Amino acid sequence: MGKDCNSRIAVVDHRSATVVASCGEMPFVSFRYFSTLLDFCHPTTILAQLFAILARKFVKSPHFNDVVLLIPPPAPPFHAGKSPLPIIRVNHYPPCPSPDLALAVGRHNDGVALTILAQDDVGGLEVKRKNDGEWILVKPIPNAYIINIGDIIQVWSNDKYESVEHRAILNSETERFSIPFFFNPAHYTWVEPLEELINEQNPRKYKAYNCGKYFATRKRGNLKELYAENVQICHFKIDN
Ligand SMILES: O=C(O)CCC(=O)C(=O)O
Ligand SMILES: [Fe+2]
Repeated sequence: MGKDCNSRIAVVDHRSATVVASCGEMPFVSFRYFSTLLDFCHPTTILAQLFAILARKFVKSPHFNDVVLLIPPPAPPFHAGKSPLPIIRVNHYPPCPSPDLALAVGRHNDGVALTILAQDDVGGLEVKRKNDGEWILVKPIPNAYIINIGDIIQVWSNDKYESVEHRAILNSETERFSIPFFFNPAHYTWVEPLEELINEQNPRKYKAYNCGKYFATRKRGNLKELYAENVQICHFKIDN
């Protein structure tokens, strides 16, 4: 079951509407999902706006404006050169005969800067409520995207903005699709709290870490185990 979840991956160039990179077959990606992918490939619009909102609201920092400006127009193929690396994944979760014994995606925080997630109307995404640790189902809202703050924004903002722990559950009846768009800085980037947020009252809470190395380590982890621990930004936390 788990093997199937992430085995079909595609990156689509929105200008030519063709898949420029793919892994595995994608027989079940209907036009509906395809057009959602195409919509996602406009980071200059939706992502830039989101970052601008974050920058204005939470962090008055010139770096956040830089991030907005850094987002390149999508170019085929997306790659990890000198540009930020946006990744789109198509998650397909087939029905599972024993959904209580497995997870579609195990508990984790997205290690990226920001995730924009489209899910169909089946539902399965759960977030962990901070005050009591309860897993809460995120009910699908038609035509709405879910925006997840990732670890990188948590570190940049020195914990002003926290990434949310989440997981995806399975069900015995229906298959489910979700399509996350992960926005990453380039792999050589060192991630650390923004200098202008650090002062005596608000000391730096994280050591700098290398973005690419962080992802390489996480990729080796297993998100499918029910209670497995993953690499987390807490490993870079400074005890103040
Ligand atoms: O399928 C979902 O709703 C969540 C997927 C997810 O968290 C991920 O791909 O990082
Ligand atoms: Fe996630």
